Amino acid sequence: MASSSSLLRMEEIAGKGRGLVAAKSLKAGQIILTESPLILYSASPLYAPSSSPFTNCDHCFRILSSHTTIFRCPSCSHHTFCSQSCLSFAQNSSHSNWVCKALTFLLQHPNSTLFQQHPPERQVQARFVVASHNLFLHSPSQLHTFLSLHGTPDTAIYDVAKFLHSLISPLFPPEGQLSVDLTAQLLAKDRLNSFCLMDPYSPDGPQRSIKAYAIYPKATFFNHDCVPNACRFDYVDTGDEHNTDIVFRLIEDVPAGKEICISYFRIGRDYSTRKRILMEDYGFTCGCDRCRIEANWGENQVEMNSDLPHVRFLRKHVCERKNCAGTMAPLPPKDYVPSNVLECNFCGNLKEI
Ligand SMILES: C[S@@+](CC[C@H](N)C(=O)[O-])C[C@H]1O[C@@H](n2cnc3c(N)ncnc32)[C@H](O)[C@@H]1O
Repeated sequence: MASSSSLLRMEEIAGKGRGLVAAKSLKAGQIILTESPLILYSASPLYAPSSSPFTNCDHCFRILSSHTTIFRCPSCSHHTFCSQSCLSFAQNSSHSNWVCKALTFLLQHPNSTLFQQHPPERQVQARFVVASHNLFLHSPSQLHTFLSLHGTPDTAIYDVAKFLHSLISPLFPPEGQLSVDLTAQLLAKDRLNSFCLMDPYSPDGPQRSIKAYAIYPKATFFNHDCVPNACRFDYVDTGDEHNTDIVFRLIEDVPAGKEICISYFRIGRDYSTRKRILMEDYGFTCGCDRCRIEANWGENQVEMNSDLPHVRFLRKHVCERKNCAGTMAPLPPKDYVPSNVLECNFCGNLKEI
């Protein structure tokens, strides 16, 4: 299988900034990119209870079931891991000595009263600032990669950066200090570029919660389309030691030179919800064919327009399993023969076509 660098090329796309295009003709189901996270941090607030019913390993984010032997960080004991190797690995990366001290300080210090004046999201952003400072200490070149991503701070982000910086900067070691400005830059990049890693699917609910946020430095260049030609798969709770890698597969054949886009959320969402999320979270108005058509729709027009290409696409590719609505993409081709089985990227459901 060709490596992703020979399959994708970065280009300037009119009205969208940088994007990824097919460097050669590619086939439905083909894996076009597999990538490990540059930054990965928990989505649980520091003090407020998490919305997830699960407890996860603090390094690889696999669920810690009641049968799992738990390995605690010997220094702080707040942080728990699914194996000795995850603990050892974390001590040299995500849970370094500095992270351990910083998070312990935040957890024990009466900061919780300060955080009470802010939404719980602020506590998650504090985790992000600690994780990105850790990257700064261990791998400054990777932090520069992160800083080259899309996103500019506005005044609201500067206010958040000032608050978090005032709490965390006393803990910065002398050899590495993030300024308020750099903290604001990092928060702005994180807002536009992070992917969510989710709790496992369950047909009886509850809705899946976000267990962690991750930055994938190449995948972040996929632009959005409401009728995407690729989608992401992840295997956080079922995968091997690379369980936080993200995998992108093509939904349909893509000719050389065509842009490859993903959807930034579940594809079945209605026009007004898509429009709101894209403006509020990503700062743009989508100009795709589906949006242009649906902008003029009244109620019940989906049925009346059932022969439109995007309506046919949704009928084929939205998973119908209860409590799911994930995206169904073909399994990878075998010996260059396309698969006639679609797999859901949310629940793993398989459907023959
Ligand atoms: C994760 S980044 C994608 C890479 C980005 N285009 C770049 O130049 O780095 C998300 C940003 O890309 C732009 N973008 C993505 N999809 C778009 C679309 N369909 N139309 C216009 N802008 C889009 C928006 O500025 C959005 O905030």
